[in-house]
Amino acid sequence: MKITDIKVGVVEAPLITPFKTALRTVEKIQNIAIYIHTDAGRIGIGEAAPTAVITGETKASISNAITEYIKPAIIGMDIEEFAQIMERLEKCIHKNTSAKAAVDMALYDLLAQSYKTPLFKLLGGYRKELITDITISANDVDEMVKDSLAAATKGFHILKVKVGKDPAGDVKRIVAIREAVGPNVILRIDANQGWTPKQAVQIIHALEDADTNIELVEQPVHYNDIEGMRYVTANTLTKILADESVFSPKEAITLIEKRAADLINIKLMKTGGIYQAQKIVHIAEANGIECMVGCMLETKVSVSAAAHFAASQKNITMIDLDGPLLCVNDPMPGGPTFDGQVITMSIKPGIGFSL
Ligand SMILES: C[C@H](N)C(=O)N[C@@H](CCC(=O)O)C(=O)O
Ligand SMILES: [Mg+2]
Repeated sequence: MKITDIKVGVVEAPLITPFKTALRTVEKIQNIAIYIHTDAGRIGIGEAAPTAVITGETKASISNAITEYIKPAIIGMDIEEFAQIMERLEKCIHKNTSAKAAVDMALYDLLAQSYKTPLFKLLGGYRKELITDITISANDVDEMVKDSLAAATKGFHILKVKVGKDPAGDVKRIVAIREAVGPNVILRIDANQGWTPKQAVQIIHALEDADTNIELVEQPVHYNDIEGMRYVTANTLTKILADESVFSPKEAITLIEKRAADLINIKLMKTGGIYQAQKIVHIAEANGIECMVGCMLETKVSVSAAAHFAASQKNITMIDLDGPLLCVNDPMPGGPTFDGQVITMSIKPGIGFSL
């Protein structure tokens, strides 16, 4: 089955409420969709999220990377030469990980379709169901308490609470949320690089002293401050999860060697897709480090690809795949079902969309 064309389009989805982190505020998802056509008539689908503040990519850069660099590098290749296609995808342009991720997932979609099997089974098939958290945006205390209670009432057992935008008020926010939702809701917090190392240790100690029982703290300090990540990990009891600090397998090795985090958040938009993401999960597993699979602001297309990857591996023990749940509606038919916190894998071949 040969690649005959790669078409690039847009996918838009308004969000139910503005998504606010220490890095940005967004009201509407505006991503790139791609379709890989083959001589067998099968089409593979992918999506890239232009998260400029994290990956450095924009809609224009993603579209350009795909049409000017990736497409000429892989057009005419046979899906069966999968590892060779992946080698070209990796080498044809430096970085541009979200552009690569969209192409990688569409290629995996085609590969699994050609074997008439759902992608998660081809990748390892460890589980059929995932439980995702849901994001609580960074706002003032009252709004975050209201949003947390609303999510818990809808049946979400795991809240991913955004902090780091106003460090001085973060302890108050988390203490108020814990009081409101009670002890049975799991709270994980994501500072999106918003704290200094010393601030992070101080805040986490205050949260530990207040018995807030936080499951993990994600990316407390600047992505490039690996020594700062090590300092926070070494000086707190709460588990530290690296997100923006780890894009590549090599960065995962460095982070693990320096003991700069307890856990790693893998996102296809950071790794450049499933092929590289598999390397990270295996490196982590060999070192006793559990992984989360997360997403950027993505719709059902790419979050479904991430769900297939997450369902395939035992060492992926935490899920942050709430992108489709944050959208007013996500009209893509087929694929895994997103029903509240439960994501159920479909048995349809590939990622599972009917094109
Ligand atoms: C959407 C998801 N729950 C999430 O929080 N993802 C990122 C931020 C993504 C973005 O800014 O698009 C994260 O930091 O984990
Ligand atoms: Mg994060």
